[in-house]
Amino acid sequence: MIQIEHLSKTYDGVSEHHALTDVSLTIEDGDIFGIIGESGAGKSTLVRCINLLERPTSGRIVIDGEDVTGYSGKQLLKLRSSIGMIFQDFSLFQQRTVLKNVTFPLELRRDKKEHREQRALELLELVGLSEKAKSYPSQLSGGQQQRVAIARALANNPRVMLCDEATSALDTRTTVSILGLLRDINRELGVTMIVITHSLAVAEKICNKIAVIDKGRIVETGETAAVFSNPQSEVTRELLGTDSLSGDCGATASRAPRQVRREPASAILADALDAASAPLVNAGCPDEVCQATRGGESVEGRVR
Ligand SMILES: Nc1ncnc2c1ncn2[C@@H]1O[C@H](COP(=O)(O)OP(=O)(O)OP(=O)(O)O)[C@@H](O)[C@H]1O
Repeated sequence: MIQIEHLSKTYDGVSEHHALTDVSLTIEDGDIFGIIGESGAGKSTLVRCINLLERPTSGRIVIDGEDVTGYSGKQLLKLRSSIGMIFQDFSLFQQRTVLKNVTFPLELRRDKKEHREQRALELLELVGLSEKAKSYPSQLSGGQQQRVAIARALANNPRVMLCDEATSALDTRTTVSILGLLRDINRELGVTMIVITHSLAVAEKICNKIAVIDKGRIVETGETAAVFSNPQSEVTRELLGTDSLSGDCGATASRAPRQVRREPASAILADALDAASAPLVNAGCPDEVCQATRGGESVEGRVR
């Protein structure tokens, strides 16, 4: 169980920006928990606080009864390897084959070549991409690339997966198939999913519970069906009014997909590596050079 207790996050800048204010949520094991809200509401900041990619300004993250908020060093590495993450833009390593993308976290863990390739092939089978093991990401469709990213995120056997707008760059049909895959992983592997989305249709399709966030505050939370059928907050009612829930998920969402954030190369690389396995990156391989992409930009950097 993940308990988020009175979490606040302020970004320092020209002026202070309160991205999250007094956020409290409980995510039970096995949930597919949606966090929905408009662009800039604080969704990404919230999930990045869960694996401590962002440090909360105040409040606590408690996982299975243990306060992890102050974790650093080995404890932080272990925490992050138990939490997989996938992104809107897939963040695959363009210079690596599909197989090598999936083996990446296992290489960092210094698993034997035989073992990591066997594991990667199993994961590729799970996501339906066995025949693409030798292909490069640029030779795959968006949906196939997201499947590779999912396989890579599963390499460390995470208990929790954070999905940051994982289907926003995909067409309707592909969105449906990726959501189906995430649901299968949740059911069959027991992985708890935290799904960030601006699309109520996506939330309705996959999430058993949702929280609606607005200007850094949770304005409503509960079982998805209950929130949708009887929204309590004005913000939820507005969201419902602007996002059709009929038909296939994503198909009728009236809002345009959010723009992919442009970030400095170091942050882009860090994110890509975090997707693969940040803890192990930090733990070793000081000389390896990696390539990552985000928002169509290709960046190269040295693993820290
Ligand atoms: N590193 C940062 N430094 C300063 N401000 C930030 C930083 N990251 C996010 N913010 C600000 O915090 C607020 C919440 O951003 P966040 O990315 O969490 O929102 P979001 O709901 O995920 O939005 P989107 O759907 O557009 O990604 C925004 O106003 C954003 O500009």
